[in-house]
Amino acid sequence: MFNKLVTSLESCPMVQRGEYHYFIHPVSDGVPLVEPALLREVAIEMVRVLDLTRVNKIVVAEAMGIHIGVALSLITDIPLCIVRKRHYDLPGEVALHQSTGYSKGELYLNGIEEGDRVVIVDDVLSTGGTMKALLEGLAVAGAEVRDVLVVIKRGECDIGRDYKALVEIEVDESGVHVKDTFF
Ligand SMILES: O=P(O)(O)OC[C@H]1O[C@H](OP(=O)(O)OP(=O)(O)O)[C@H](O)[C@@H]1O
Ligand code: HPA
Repeated sequence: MFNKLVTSLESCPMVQRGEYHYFIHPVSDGVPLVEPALLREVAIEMVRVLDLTRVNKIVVAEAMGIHIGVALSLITDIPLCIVRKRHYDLPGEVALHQSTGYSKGELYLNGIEEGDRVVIVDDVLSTGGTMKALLEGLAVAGAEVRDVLVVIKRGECDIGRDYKALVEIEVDESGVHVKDTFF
């Protein structure tokens, strides 16, 4: 059940980032506080919903994929690949351009080998810019993406493949509205 996720989303604060109504929530921002019971609820549902058959790596993007990725990795014992905003210039590093509704930047993928079977998890899908960048990078690295799951789907978005979400929301000037839950 998504009692904690739904109720905390419906009461979370919002700020303007230019034209973008940005909601602030522990899963998507780490503030004001990530309660263990909320993180546990999210992690258990991620395990239930994801197809993890023969998956050997979980891929997340810095920063707000990390806490959910760690929770999932600890439960499943599947290693975590964190796509960083910092470059390391290691052999095989793949640089990606990320664009969101309020920012642009670079991401750097390391630790993926040809033939890896991965799942991608992220906190939010909004414009899809981040997810499309991750999918492109994983294709370049030669990984097979077995499943994609976001905790919070914000509006409609085509990322060129199927994906799963735990909750779907809409955001306007009055706040966050939970439209649907998928469980
Ligand atoms: O679908 P999109 O429009 O791409 O938005 C979703 C992305 O935006 C946020 O990342 P952000 O780059 O803000 O960084 P953060 O995780 O460090 O907060 C969030 O963590 C997602 O990765
Ligand atoms: O409105 C938002 N809040 C938090 N994280 C996000 N990532 C994309 N949009 C948002």
